[in-house]
Amino acid sequence: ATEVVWWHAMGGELGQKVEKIASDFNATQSDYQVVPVYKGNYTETMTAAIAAFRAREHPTIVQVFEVGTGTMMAAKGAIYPVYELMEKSGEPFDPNAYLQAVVGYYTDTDGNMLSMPFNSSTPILYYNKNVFEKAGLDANTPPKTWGDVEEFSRKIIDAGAAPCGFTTGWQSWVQLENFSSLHNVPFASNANGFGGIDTVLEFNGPLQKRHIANMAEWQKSKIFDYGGRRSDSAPKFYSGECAMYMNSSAALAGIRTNAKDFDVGVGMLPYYEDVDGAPQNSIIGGATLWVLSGHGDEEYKGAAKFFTYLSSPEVQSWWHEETGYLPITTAAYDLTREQGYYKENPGADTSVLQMNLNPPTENSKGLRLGNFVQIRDVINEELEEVWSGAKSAEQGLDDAVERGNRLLREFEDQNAS
Ligand SMILES: O=P(O)(O)OC[C@H](O)CO
Repeated sequence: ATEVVWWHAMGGELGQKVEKIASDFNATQSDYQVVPVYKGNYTETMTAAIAAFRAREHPTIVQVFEVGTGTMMAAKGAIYPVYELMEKSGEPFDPNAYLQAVVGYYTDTDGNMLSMPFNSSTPILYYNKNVFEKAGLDANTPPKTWGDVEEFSRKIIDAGAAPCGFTTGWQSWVQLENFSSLHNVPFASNANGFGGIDTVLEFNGPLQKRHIANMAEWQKSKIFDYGGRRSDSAPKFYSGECAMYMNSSAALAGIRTNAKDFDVGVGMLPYYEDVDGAPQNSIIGGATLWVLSGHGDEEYKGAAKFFTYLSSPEVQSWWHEETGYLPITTAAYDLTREQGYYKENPGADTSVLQMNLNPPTENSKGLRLGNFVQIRDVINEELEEVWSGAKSAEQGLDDAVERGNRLLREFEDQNAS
């Protein structure tokens, strides 16, 4: 059989499910063998693929997080656009089958889909029902607003139910990018970068400054407790230390396995109720599968067949239920509903509902930024300065915007047509 190597960034529970998808596909036929290889976290996997491409030792398929989208799109000679791959391989492929939010994120200006949707997510809020009860809160009512989060956290800490109110994963994604979209304020100019590469960052607006200043204040009394750049904060929730946890809808897989001592509730991300138009809608994250150039016809045929398999309503619906990633096609969403999954698991459709709260605006369609991987590093560094008290929220966000804008100008210079 022809081997089709797939580099991915899914560790732990998610990694096991990726392995199952590959082996199930392999069992359906004998011409191709998809070989999944875990290459570390999202940044490590992407960096490894770029280095391997230079050395001509790259895989056929690589999973790249949404942050790498601008960079991959600009790497024209290195990628084999998925719409072309599917067409040449004679595999059925209809972009309209995918959720609008997903299609919009991964298509070029001509509406062609460049990568294969696989694991899209959106951040939501998880909470510890037992801790809520202990603090005299209603275990079936998650906080709706940031005012609620603050109030609930104080009650929880004062009652000794838990030492920390909430923690967050992916701070830029949840507390700035999705925060901006949910409040319908820009993260960057040019419709958050979709309108061209002469984009400037705008996440140092008054609302973002207010929110980051609040979080810095809350950090002092453990209403908020910082726990790392990706999902490193998860153990604070698993152990019962923090009563609430904001992170990817796909944190569900880890929570199911690791948070066994208490009942978990879910809710939408909180918003500031005095902001007109909030909550607008959240945006996606997660990753898609990119096909790299320089491989043989047979490998590409195998990749295309695998993509068809991967996108089937059955596989997608299974993946959605097992991991919390979004059902990326309308058919998978319908199938999940018809099977009664949402009825049996109240709150399991929170991610989809939150994504679709309102028709997206220019501020809530998503983000398309060059050098975004490096910009995320800058944001992480500056936010950490704020949490440690070394900088004010105002200074941290202004510095992040200034440093990020320099990275955007470098990208613009390199990609000027
Ligand atoms: O944890 P994931 O896979 O949902 O990804 C979260 C963010 O989108 C990463 O940028």
